[in-house]
Amino acid sequence: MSLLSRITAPPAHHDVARLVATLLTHRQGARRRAPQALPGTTPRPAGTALPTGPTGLGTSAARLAATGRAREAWRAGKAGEAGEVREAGRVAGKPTAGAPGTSGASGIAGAPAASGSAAVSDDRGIGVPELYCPPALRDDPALAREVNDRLVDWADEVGIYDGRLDRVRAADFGRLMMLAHPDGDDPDRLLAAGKCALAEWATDDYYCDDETMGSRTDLLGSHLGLAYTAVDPSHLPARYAPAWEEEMRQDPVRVALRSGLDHLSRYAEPSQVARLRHEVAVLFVGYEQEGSWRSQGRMPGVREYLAHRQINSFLPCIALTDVVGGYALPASVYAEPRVRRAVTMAATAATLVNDLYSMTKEHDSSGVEFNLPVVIAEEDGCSLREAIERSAEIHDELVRTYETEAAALALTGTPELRRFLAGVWAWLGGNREWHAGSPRYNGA
Ligand SMILES: CC(C)=CCC/C(C)=C(\C)COP(=O)(O)OP(=O)(O)O
Repeated sequence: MSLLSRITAPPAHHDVARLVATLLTHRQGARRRAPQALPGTTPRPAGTALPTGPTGLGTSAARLAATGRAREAWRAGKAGEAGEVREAGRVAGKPTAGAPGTSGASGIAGAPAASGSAAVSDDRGIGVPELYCPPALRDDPALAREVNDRLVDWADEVGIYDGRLDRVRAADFGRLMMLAHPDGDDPDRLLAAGKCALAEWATDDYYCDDETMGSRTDLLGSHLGLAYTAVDPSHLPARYAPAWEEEMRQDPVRVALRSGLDHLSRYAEPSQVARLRHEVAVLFVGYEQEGSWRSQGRMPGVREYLAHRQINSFLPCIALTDVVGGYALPASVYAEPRVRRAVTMAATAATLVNDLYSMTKEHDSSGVEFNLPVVIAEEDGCSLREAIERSAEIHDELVRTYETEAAALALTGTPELRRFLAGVWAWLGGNREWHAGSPRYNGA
């Protein structure tokens, strides 16, 4: 008997009815706007605090007051540094960005209960078509700013993106965390997840695909092997350990990965940390795969590329949904094949959003860039515009499949699984909203 079938279905008759209605109207290929909440689940109201500390009668007022005081204190401390830009420069070899905190191009929740993503296009016609994707569930600019400010300070401390911190600030990864984890109100948890994400991005920029940051394909395997030991420490014999420790501290990417994981470990159970390690190891395999195409000068086929985008994906970020939310999905449930299938499809879809939105940036770069439209154009012999449309259809199919399968799993799963699957759905919405607005992808 599988884990899920052992779990009794909740007595949620309205949810079942809503789910059946959703699935009945869910015709393949029909253009319908994605619902804000995963069918069969209820979104938490945007901006509501979650019980990450003690719960029970009389504790919520105390908790809210404490959170508010902590945030006020932080803001007061930061006030003197407002607007500070440490370095003028470039990230990933791209020109200087616009103002930090630029908000998304499309509406955020709070708005209609169901919305889609608007199509945008540049004058070369390589814009992003309307995607089947839920809207972001909340927008809390103050929370985003707080997380982003602290994230940039941390990047400075650990030494990543030295000389390029203005671009990091402008990209606004704090906003990504705020948008993608709408059921997490604790800035420190959002920061911990943001550190892990930025360290993973830095691994990509420094080692894989940005020569201006020192990436070299011939050194990729060696760099990634060393970087992995920052996530899963090597335990060397005593005579080698001190010099090894010194080496670990010499490379900013290793320092960032280790520091990000340390911070996360304050909130994550060992099984959740092990989950992240696994997803990062898989991510690094994906980095290697891309490096192999680069060194061969080979464009992968569409199937190979799609399988790649499942492993070189946002899954390490999505996997932290419960850690940021303050609960723990058991390892055995996370690993259940139907859960894995649904969550990895969502991760691929989220990463195809990156492919679509980063096309303009990559189109302008001098090196070989891999993204789904380019791969499709090559294999199908079609125009880039047509390949973009086909990529959007693939994205939409993955999101619809996630919606259907996750909704069914949520109905029969535990409350943690239901919340996790709803959180992944929300992650998709926040991710698209961030890509639509971040200067990293929007011509700044
Ligand atoms: C945060 C995280 C897990 C990043 C790892 C994977 C990654 C870098 C992406 C999914 C983004 O892909 P890409 O290399 O195309 O990045 P940019 O478009 O340059 O942001």
